[in-house]
Amino acid sequence: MTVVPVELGARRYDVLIEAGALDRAAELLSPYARDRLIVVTDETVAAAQLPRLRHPSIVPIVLPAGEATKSWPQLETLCDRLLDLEVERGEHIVALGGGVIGDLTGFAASIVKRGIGFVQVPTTLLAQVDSSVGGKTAINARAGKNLIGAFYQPSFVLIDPTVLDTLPARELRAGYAEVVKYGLISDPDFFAWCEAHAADLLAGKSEAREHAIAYSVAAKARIVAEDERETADRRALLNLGHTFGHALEAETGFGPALLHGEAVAAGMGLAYRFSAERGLCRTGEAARVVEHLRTIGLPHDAVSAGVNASGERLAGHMAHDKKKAGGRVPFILARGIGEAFVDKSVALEEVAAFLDSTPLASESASRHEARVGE
Ligand SMILES: NC(=O)c1ccc[n+]([C@@H]2O[C@H](COP(=O)([O-])OP(=O)(O)OC[C@H]3O[C@@H](n4cnc5c(N)ncnc54)[C@H](O)[C@@H]3O)[C@@H](O)[C@H]2O)c1
Ligand SMILES: O=C(O)C(=O)C[C@@H](O)[C@H](O)[C@H](O)COP(=O)(O)O
Ligand SMILES: [Zn+2]
Repeated sequence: MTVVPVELGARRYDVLIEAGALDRAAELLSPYARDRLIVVTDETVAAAQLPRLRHPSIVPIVLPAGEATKSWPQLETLCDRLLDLEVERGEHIVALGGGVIGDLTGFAASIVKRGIGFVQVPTTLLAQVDSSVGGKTAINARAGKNLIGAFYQPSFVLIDPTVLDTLPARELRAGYAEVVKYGLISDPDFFAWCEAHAADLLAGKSEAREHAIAYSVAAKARIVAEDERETADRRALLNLGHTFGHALEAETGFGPALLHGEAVAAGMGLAYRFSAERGLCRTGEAARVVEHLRTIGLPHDAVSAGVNASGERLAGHMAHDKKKAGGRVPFILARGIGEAFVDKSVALEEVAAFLDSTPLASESASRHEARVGE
């Protein structure tokens, strides 16, 4: 068992990582349960993992699976259901699922009765290494990704790596993008570890899986403790690949054609190539990043992500980015592998021109399409 504390003063909490932990969730979650345990999940996870949570009086709330659930209508459904159940302020609800369920449930918990408790039990690789930790909660809006939300920390995070045994390969690969992100941000040794061990991780080898999860959670917990509300150019580093990636997600309508992790992978490839084009980073390092993503089977630019929009159109989505300050959108760029930084000097026109100049990669686009259909 590994326990990673998230040091946030009065709001500190632990992230417990243990293979098989879900099977003893009744015991591990007992400090957060009353005479009942309200569990918010989605239809797929309800079938695949909920039966393992053997609490004597579970009240499940089951929502549709997929990114479209991070929406106003589903938020309303969830809040009304919680109110019908007469949830009390002192009660904790459990988010059992991927980042969609975690983000939505956390946001609902932050607003119902002005704040009830919640616990994260993440069931995707992405949610285990990233979204369950740090307290960013949100739904998507017409104007863009995660634009309605709150910083609201869970009271506890329970990670059981064995739940990934039922996760489809495409979802596992998408979640891997957020793992390798930590190496790209600040740790070239971890990036090298990823190059060497990604195949084992994606094949479900427990040693690689548990190392990747524990490393990522510790890296995220450190950054969140330093800059919980993204005000000090520190937490914004976790947005590497996201300024581009969220624009790609918006362009594809937050649907199943492009998963968040896939969009982030494409965004990281673009961020490195843009950094190289601006003379910030060696071309060879950007090429190494792109090659790694390609090897994994992840997109590395807009076209390989299945998006053929103009640079101007994608930059239009980026104009809604919530990092925007003084009319400028900060970009997370890199001086090398493990050397990401926040660049506030980029004009969206430059980004649009860069995107239009990115050579068409129709071969990789068709490979991605083939993979999506696998
Ligand atoms: N809050 C944050 O800090 C943060 C960080 C990263 C991403 N996110 C958000 O997370 C979301 C993406 O999360 P995700 O990739 O987990 O997607 P997701 O929640 O949609 O889950 C992916 C799919 O896998 C299924 N699934 C989940 N667990 C399973 C399991 N164990 N076995 C079988 N199927 C399973 C789900 O039903 C769903 O269909 C995005 O909305 C993104 O914006 C938030
Ligand atoms: O926790 C963070 O901070 C992150 O940026 C993690 C990201 O992987 C995640 O996708 C997050 O939801 C993006 O945040 P946003 O503020 O750009 O919506
Ligand atoms: Zn992300």
